[in-house]
Amino acid sequence: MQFEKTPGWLDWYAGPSKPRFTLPAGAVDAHCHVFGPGAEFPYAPERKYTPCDASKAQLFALRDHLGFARNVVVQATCHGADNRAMVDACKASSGRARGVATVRRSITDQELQDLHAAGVRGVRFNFVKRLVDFTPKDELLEIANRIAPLGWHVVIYFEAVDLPELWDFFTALPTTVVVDHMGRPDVSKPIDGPEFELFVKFMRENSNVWSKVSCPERLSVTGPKALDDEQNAYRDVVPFARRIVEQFPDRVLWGTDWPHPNLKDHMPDDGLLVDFIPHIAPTAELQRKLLVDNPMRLYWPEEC
Ligand SMILES: O=C(O)c1cc(C(=O)O)oc(=O)c1
Repeated sequence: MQFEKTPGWLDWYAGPSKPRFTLPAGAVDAHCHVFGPGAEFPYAPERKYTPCDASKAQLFALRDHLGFARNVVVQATCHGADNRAMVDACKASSGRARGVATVRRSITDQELQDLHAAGVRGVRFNFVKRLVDFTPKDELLEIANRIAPLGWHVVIYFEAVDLPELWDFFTALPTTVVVDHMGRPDVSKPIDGPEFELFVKFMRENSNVWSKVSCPERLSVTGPKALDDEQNAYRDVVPFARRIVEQFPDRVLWGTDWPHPNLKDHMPDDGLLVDFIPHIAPTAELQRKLLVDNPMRLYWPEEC
């Protein structure tokens, strides 16, 4: 099948730089996606955008170029609940990729077992209105209760302004809960203002809640962009991410978010995104927890 990209779509950055920051041995890129290729794994009819292709081979090449050992491939919304592209990437990775799926309540126990065998360890619930249509919360809770016995977790993606409304649902989830992209704070608001304080409280009061301190390129308002060898990119995001890393060092993950769906302004150089890490995790110990210990505990516990 032939697909036409959403108008204005930015393709991922070809030829990223080699990071100056040396990742610790065994580092995990704990948030990335594959897109299709559409001819092999068609995009879902209910999708809200049509991306460029971003294949597993291209993802694995980026992994090796940046110095990561492993990937966590998160089901992208353009594939809906058709997990074939993500599963194919996990299966082709020689055990170096795990996955996060999107499932409907109609999924059978056997299908869940098959996903587990392929390397899936979590499901993603998405509340970002521009990306998905609403799924009733009772359906999501039913899914959470079914995946809990498998030892899986729930990944949640939402906008900071929606946290108050979603709080009761999130705190009722029976599993580890991993927040995508720090709950998308508005970094032009004060770090000690009510909005970010609520997110910190969410993590402080719920020890099962983890956060990905990813996507500065999405959250930054003032930049500068991770392009042209910029070593101090996205400065306005640093205090927010650093606060989460320092306060909850055992419950944070980091990922490139490659191939960066829906960026409108620029496409970052992924090598420079890796160079962002020491700004938010300034010590070797924090870096090891963020990049190795924490993702290993969540995705490869049998090796810990
Ligand atoms: O902000 C986004 O547009 C976005 C989209 C998706 C997805 O479509 O799955 O995933 C992400 O991590 C971020």
